[in-house]
Amino acid sequence: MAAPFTSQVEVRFRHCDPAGIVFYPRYFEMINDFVEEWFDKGMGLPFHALHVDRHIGTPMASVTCDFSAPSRWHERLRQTLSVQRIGGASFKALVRFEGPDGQLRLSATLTIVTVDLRTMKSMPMPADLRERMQDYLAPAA
Ligand SMILES: CC(C)(COP(=O)(O)OP(=O)(O)OC[C@H]1O[C@@H](n2cnc3c(N)ncnc32)[C@H](O)[C@@H]1OP(=O)(O)O)[C@@H](O)C(=O)NCCC(=O)NCCSC(=O)c1cc(O)c2ccccc2c1O
Repeated sequence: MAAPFTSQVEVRFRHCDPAGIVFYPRYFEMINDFVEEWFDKGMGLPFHALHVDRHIGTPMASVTCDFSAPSRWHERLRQTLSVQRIGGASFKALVRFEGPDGQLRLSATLTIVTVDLRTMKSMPMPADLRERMQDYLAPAA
């Protein structure tokens, strides 16, 4: 079975609101950083080169997110990403954040589309991206 890509993020002071919990737009930034890390370290496709040298962009077309429990300053969250579906130009990924005790904090489903940055139109997913993504493809339920 394909293992998800896993990483950790520390909740910083700047992520938190006056109530002392992570403010939800900051979660979206953490998710984006995590996806970038997956490209760089998980798939071995440097995100910067993809954009700057190959003119391939990966904008978010759709995101749904459930926030299950609050996260607090100084906690280290475990992040996992698995690919749910690989289409022609798009792919769907499931991202989960868990607290130090394994408690689910958020679950997000992302649809990301490969685009030609010169036209901002979708383009068929490049073969190397498609191939490396297979390593994270979850078995069909
Ligand atoms: C995303 C678009 C460019 C798509 O428009 P286009 O007309 O070119 O695409 P198609 O109709 O041909 O569809 C291609 C493909 O995508 C699927 N799809 C399209 N729209 C949706 C949708 N709303 N929900 C789900 N799926 C969708 C469609 O089914 C096709 O799938 P196949 O697999 O069958 O090929 C265009 O819609 C657009 O430009 N949208 C705006 C995007 C945007 O502005 N997003 C927010 C800001 S971008 C952003 O935050 C961001 C940027 C990055 O660089 C990131 C990098 C890495 C991770 C995240 C990033 C990120 O969030």
